[in-house]
Amino acid sequence: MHTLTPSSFNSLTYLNRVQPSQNRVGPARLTVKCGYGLEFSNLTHGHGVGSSRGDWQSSCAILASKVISQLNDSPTDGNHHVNAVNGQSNAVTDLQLVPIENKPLPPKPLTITDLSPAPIHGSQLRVAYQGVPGAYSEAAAGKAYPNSEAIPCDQFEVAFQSVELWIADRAVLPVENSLGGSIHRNYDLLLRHRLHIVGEVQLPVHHCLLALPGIRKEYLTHVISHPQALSQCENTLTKLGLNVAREAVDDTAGAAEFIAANNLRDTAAIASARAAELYGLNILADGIQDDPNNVTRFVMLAREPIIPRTDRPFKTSIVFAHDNGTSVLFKVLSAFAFRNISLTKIESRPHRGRPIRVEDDESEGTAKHFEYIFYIDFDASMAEVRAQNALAEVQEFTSFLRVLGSYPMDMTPWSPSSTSH
Ligand SMILES: O=C(O)C(=O)C[C@]1(C(=O)O)C=C[C@@H](O)C=C1
Repeated sequence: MHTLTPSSFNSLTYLNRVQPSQNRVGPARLTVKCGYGLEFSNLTHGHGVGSSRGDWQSSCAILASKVISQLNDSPTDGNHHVNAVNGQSNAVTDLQLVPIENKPLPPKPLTITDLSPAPIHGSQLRVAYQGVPGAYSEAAAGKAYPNSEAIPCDQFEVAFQSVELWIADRAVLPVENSLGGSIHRNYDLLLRHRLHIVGEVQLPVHHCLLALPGIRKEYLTHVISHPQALSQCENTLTKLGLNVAREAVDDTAGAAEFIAANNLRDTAAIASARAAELYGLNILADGIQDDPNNVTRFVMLAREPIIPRTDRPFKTSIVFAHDNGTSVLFKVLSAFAFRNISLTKIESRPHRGRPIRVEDDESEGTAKHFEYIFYIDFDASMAEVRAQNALAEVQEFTSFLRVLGSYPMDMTPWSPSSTSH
């Protein structure tokens, strides 16, 4: 398998590039650094979203037609871009990069398989994930798109860009974990990029403590892993008597790879059993997550939205803000409550374009309010009239609103991980 590297986006021949590590197992990762502007569009009141593909796409265009505000949360980029909600990315021109082909490929039409969270077609879909082989994200990519080609990326940002630049067809990225909470970086990137959520996948995460062959727990002075994995195993490490330094690295399997590559005899990694196998490490302890209900939720991202349906459970993800901060939150929530629509998740993030609102009061002084952007997932499809009406109402209260995606819920049967403690 080949690897994508930082210069992949500048080169037409990313497949020939290999990262410098001599000890790398499997592909090196796709990496790149850059940032670009945001688009924010406001939902146009009164235009419902139909259930056919044409309705959905024209609704997306309508949603984008009334741009209320633009925002840029990238401090390094002064450009503002306003695009259709489902418009093609202009990342290539923004980045002044050369795509994988000499000229950008024309948009591919949606096919029936795009409706499925896990297409079962023969052609090999290229699915970007963050991490190295053996990472949970790789497993999530395989669960979301069986028989796909998994493309490792060294950063979440790179996974987004690889889809925008047609290097990958989809990205599968973690957004929250049942023990560790939200992966905030990906919430911020969902807003900054123009990809659509087309599905979700929930992965039970079963952690192991890995070390070089012959190493015992008593020899350890460090445990390294992804910060989420460290937090998911915090109590168990203490119970195992491992009150040693804990260090965060980019991903769990990367930690295992690092130990193997550098022959670290005083360091263990928290990672999967597959990472142990790939990098030649021993499993010192199995099932070290603090709770068997350790599940990470990943979203599947594509350049085009899917057609929302009503014949199976759907979820819709939105993001919004208001010029007067949190005061609208109650009104927004009631738009869903009145229509009996359950919310499955609320997340708030700093409003990077305007992080503080200052209110002067002559007698009392100056109040400095923090400003937020809100993300909500709700339990309905955009093909349902009640969801369309709820969003039309939400639009009345918000200065920008964007539908990140309306997609099938992951309804696979539940099997908690076992723990060894
Ligand atoms: O490091 C990995 O293996 C990942 O896939 C990343 C990640 C995360 O970002 O939360 C994914 C699942 C687990 O929750 C731990 C880490």
